[in-house]
Amino acid sequence: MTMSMDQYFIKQQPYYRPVADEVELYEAAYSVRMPMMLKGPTGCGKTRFVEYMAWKLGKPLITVACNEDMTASDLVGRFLLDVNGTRWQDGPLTIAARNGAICYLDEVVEARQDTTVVIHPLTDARRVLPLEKKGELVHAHPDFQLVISYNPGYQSLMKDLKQSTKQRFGALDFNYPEHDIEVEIVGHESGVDRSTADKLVSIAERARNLKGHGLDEGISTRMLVYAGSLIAKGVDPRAASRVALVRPITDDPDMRDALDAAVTTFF
Ligand SMILES: Nc1ncnc2c1ncn2[C@@H]1O[C@H](COP(=O)(O)OP(=O)(O)OP(=O)(O)O)[C@@H](O)[C@H]1O
Repeated sequence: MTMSMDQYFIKQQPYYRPVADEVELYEAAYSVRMPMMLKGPTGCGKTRFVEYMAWKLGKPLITVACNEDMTASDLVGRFLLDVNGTRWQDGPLTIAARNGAICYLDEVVEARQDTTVVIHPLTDARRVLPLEKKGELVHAHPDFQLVISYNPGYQSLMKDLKQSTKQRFGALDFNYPEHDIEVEIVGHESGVDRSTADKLVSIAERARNLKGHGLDEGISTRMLVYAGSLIAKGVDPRAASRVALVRPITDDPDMRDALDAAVTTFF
């Protein structure tokens, strides 16, 4: 059965605002098919960046959101039972390897350890994917590339990528963009004017300073886009900020009040 890859091509240029030289570095990495690791907090633009790069390179993109229940079979494939007996079905990683897609494993560290075993032979000079249950060795298509994301803040000692995994990847650091760039992104994505976007980013910067002092994670660019979208729909900025910026990140009443106070400083 040949797989239609058409659905995996990104047809329209995604909006991506480069923050440094990440586009050029990624292109160079892709040209030698170096597996890449995108490091950074949630909601800071990693997924958007891969979408943009896949579009720019003209390659199909297969994205897999990893979770703790995910097994190697979810990536590689499995036998399915149907009326005619059993039938093998390729998983997303196998589809990507066979057809020359960029495969983006989002938060791969969440997945069970056995998943790292399957990515190892794909990420060194062999570029092969053993389908053990099927007894097949897939040689990756020359265009195939593996990309993973990784949030260093979340990792515990129990759950971290092993050095033998990390050292198979080139890594790019992502973070919330600097003030003016983030204002531009929030304005573009949500449709609010510059002054409103500027206030939203200022609120986020206050909250980010509280990270580690009662907040696990700061307000992300994604949250600012949400808040801006509500404001653009006519929601009162204070209410929009409460709903989209403050309530989602804390359950602690004191922290909530401190963040609400930051909101009223700006709106
Ligand atoms: N540099 C950027 N250019 C354009 N949009 C951006 C940029 N950075 C962040 N965004 C906006 O922030 C939103 C969230 O980013 P994205 O989904 O890429 O986060 P992420 O880092 O992949 O998060 P997660 O790890 O949770 O998947 C995007 O939908 C986009 O609106």
